[in-house]
Amino acid sequence: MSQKIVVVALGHRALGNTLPEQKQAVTESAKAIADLVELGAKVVISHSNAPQVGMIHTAMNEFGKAHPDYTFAPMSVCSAMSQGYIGYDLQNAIRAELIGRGIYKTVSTILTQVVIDPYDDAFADPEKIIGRYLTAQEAEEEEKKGNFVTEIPGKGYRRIVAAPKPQAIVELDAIRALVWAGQVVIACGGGGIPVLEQGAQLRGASAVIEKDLTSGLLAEKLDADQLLILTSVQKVSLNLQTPQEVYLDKISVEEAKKHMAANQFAPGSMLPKFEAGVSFVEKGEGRKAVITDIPHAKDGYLGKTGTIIA
Ligand SMILES: Nc1ncnc2c1ncn2[C@@H]1O[C@H](COP(=O)(O)OP(=O)(O)O)[C@@H](O)[C@H]1O
Ligand SMILES: NC(=O)OP(=O)(O)O
Repeated sequence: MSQKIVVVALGHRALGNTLPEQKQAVTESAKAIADLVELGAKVVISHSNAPQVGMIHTAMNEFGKAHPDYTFAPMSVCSAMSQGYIGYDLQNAIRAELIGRGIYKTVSTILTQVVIDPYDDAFADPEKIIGRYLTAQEAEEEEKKGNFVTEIPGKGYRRIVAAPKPQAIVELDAIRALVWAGQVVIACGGGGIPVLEQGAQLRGASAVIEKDLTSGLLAEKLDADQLLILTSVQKVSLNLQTPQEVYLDKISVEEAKKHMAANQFAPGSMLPKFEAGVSFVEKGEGRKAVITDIPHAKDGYLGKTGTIIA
């Protein structure tokens, strides 16, 4: 029996916001991953990183001022750090959960770079909110440096960075080799470290790629059987938070596109999950994309719950 490949995209709930929250949250995420491994799936994991990359960026660039030898850390370096920090906790939690079930597999994190287009429209319209709240004066200083900020009513200002579309996954062959060797792989964390190709050089970009879109690209390039997006809702709704709210069960690509066109899904949260799911499913035979929450990961994988695009 050939083993199915599943790309699991872990959202905010899978990681929490702070170091102690993440340590706790990954234990629940690890159980969901171990369930899939027990079912015989080849599992590749990607994950969110906006709270973590913001925290690291703040730490590196503000508290770092406390020492004259510390220098500015660009967003791409902070993105790489977030992959290391999240991957470290995740791989150890998954390893421990698997050992507890008598399964001995290597679980590793691949530092992954993702090529973006320097002319991506996203650079003119940044939408990823990053880092701590700023005062009006701090926000003005950021703008003078050429950075973008957005006002959060009643709370202050925060930095926003571009979320350009992922074009290519640089370490794809390494990810594929480990998957086919039967290992559990964490890759494309935080949508991947955004890089621009300049001849033989890869230059880090000041951006944060939408992790759902990179997860969809990864699933497509690995020719995975399933893209399993684990977020904070068991099923996606139509007419969210209205008296007409209904849950979506199994839908076709055409139905998904119709709901997307009708603005049913919020940009930056649910919409990219649909964009990723639709693109992955329509580019191959027999594929499905499932959106559900962590407690229902196993049932979602088995097609028993969640919102399924197939
Ligand atoms: N149509 C919808 N149905 C369900 N949830 C939606 C919908 N549109 C937006 N959402 C919101 O999207 C959230 C998930 O997005 P987000 O937290 O950004 O994702 P992630 O889990 O990947 O971090 C849900 O908790 C919900 O509040
Ligand atoms: N990179 C990324 O999409 O992170 P979030 O899911 O935390 O926004």
